[in-house]
Amino acid sequence: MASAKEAVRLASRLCQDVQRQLSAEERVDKKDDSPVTVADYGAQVVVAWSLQRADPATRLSMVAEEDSAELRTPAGRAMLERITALVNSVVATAAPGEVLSPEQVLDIIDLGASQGGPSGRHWVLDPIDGTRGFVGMRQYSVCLGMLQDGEVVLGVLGCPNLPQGPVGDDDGAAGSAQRLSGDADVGCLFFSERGQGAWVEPLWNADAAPAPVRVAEVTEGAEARFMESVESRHSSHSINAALARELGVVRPPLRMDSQVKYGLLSRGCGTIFMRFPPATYKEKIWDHAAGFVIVEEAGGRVTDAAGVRLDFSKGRFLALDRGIIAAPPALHEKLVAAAAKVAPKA
Ligand SMILES: Nc1ncnc2c1ncn2[C@@H]1O[C@H](COP(=O)(O)O)[C@@H](OP(=O)(O)O)[C@H]1O
Ligand SMILES: [Mg+2]
Ligand SMILES: [Mg+2]
Ligand SMILES: [Mg+2]
Repeated sequence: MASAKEAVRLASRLCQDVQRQLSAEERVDKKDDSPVTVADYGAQVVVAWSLQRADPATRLSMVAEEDSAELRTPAGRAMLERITALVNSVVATAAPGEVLSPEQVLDIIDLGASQGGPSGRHWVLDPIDGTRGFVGMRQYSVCLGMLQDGEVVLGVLGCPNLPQGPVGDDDGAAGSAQRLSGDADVGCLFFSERGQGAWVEPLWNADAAPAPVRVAEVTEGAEARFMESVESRHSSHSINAALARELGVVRPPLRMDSQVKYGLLSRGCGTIFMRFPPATYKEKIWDHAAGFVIVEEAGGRVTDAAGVRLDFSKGRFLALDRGIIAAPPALHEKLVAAAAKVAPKA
């Protein structure tokens, strides 16, 4: 856990440095129409480098989002050099004198190519979850989980732009990070080890005492506030609205990018998180692993729309029915019943 938190903090620092000064040349659009930036690659390198350094005797097995293919082409060379410089600025703070070459950076990125699966130990990394939020100056998170024999046993969520205090309806309406990291009370690090509860501490102060987190004790829709993606192409806003109506939810949704939604759920700030992607979309394990263990350890339930607990043992993807519903147990049960009515299986 100490190594995981240190790795996420270093990567969050790199992301924070990049977010404000990101230029158009520092992002490319991937084949699936999603963006990737120098910070996505840089954060993946920093996490893998930091974890490998903490445990040099063990070969790292990591299931991570990014790969080096684009960066190995001539067109990718300038971006690779920029990433290498960014990574080295962080490496210098953690291991003075150590310098990585562009070729080492490529090889470290590809440490993330593991297939995961039902046996052994694998790290699971989303170096920046919510890249669209990151480029839009909104929320994003650095998400690191660990699988042991197919079960998520550890999760760390670095949320650089998330206020430590309450997040209001206004933040949701704008879908934005009203205040970006830099303020002393912005930036959260959520973490959990299976069986040990879930915790939060300030992201930028490693010496601050962690506080336990717990999902809200809400049982009625009328008191609930639900969270969803800013991007409706990632998750249907209309299905969520129909489910919320069915439960008697009256408050407007809190729209946030990335796994900060799992963090807010664990902290009892939002009460429900729902995600209904297009039917053809396959969810990836790095988009959920860290948030999953944190919410479960905070007393919540995270399942597919049929109420089946998420299964991370099947490789890089999650096999799930329709979508994801995360909530405190009483609300969760009502939502699964509502989903059978409002969003029945095709
Ligand atoms: N068509 C689609 N449907 C559902 N999810 C998608 C999607 N395209 C991309 N995503 C995923 O949605 C994640 C962001 O979720 P959110 O909308 O909650 O911020 C992305 O993570 P990355 O930003 O790491 O690529 C990506 O994995
Ligand atoms: Mg992505
Ligand atoms: Mg993601
Ligand atoms: Mg990502």
